[in-house]
Amino acid sequence: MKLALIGTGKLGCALLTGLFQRGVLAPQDVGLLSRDAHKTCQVAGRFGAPVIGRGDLAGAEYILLCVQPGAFQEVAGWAGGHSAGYISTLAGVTTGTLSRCLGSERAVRAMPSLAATIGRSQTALTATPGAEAAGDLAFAQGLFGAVGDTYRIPEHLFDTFTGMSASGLAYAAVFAEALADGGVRMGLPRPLANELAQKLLVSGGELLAERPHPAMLKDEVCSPGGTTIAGIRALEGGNFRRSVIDAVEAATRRGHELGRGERETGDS
Ligand SMILES: NC(=O)C1=CN([C@@H]2O[C@H](COP(=O)(O)OP(=O)(O)OC[C@H]3O[C@@H](n4cnc5c(N)ncnc54)[C@H](OP(=O)(O)O)[C@@H]3O)[C@@H](O)[C@H]2O)C=CC1
Ligand SMILES: O=C(O)[C@@H]1CCC=N1
Repeated sequence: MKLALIGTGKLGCALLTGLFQRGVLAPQDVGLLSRDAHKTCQVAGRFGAPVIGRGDLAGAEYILLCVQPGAFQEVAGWAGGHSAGYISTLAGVTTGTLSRCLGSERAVRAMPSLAATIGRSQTALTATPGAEAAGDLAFAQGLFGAVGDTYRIPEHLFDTFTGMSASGLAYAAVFAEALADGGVRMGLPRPLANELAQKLLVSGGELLAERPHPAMLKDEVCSPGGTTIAGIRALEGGNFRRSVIDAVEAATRRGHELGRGERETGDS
């Protein structure tokens, strides 16, 4: 077995979708292991990949962890100690913690996003020296590179990458929802408002890609004395940019907390 996937939730399934669509791995190369047997079987049926047991981990070349950070200690207790290379997608959990708790010198830390499902993830990567020497970082670059862009990031910036990029998809969704709400408030039918908001984010992203700084697009759209600058002024009044900056900071700090083993309920 090339890869054992532990955790077949939202991210695990997004990765399977992207990887199988691009043919980097075939379903028979991947074994699926999760907590709820019924749910795991459903995922196995959907992708055509086999369900495996804990005993099968000994035969895996790589073990990819996609469980919640709060489950890590328990999972490490039975998934650690194998000869496989370990790859973790867990928010906050450092390579040092991975290596220590899994009892392995081969630990890659990855931070992809749900955009893996459409081949557009931005994935941060870092690794222990042992993983790098064993070729595990190169393997991870190939794996995540097949479902988007990869970035080698120093570990001290990993939580920031998480709070901006992986979490950022949700901020974009909140913006789209709020924009559509604005359209509805001013009289647009909901389906049309939702469609406009979604397509606007796509076209906005493409236009931003053609410019070195986002402010250029903003300036081009803002006609002097026109409608857009009136809208921008209202955003400033609501501290929009400060709120977005604070969101990245809060998410980054939360990553630090999760790495220290604090609970996912928000308790500290
Ligand atoms: N969602 C996202 O956008 C991103 C998430 N991540 C990281 O990916 C990880 C998973 O997130 P996500 O997919 O959203 O979470 P989900 O809750 O959707 O999935 C978690 C999976 O882990 C399984 N699981 C939980 N506990 C255990 C256990 N003790 N033994 C075996 N399997 C277990 C769950 O099984 P069951 O359903 O049966 O409980 C489920 O299949 C997290 O660590 C997160 O930080 C990283 C980047 C992006
Ligand atoms: O919200 C979270 O903790 C995970 C990590 C990044 C995206 N989702």
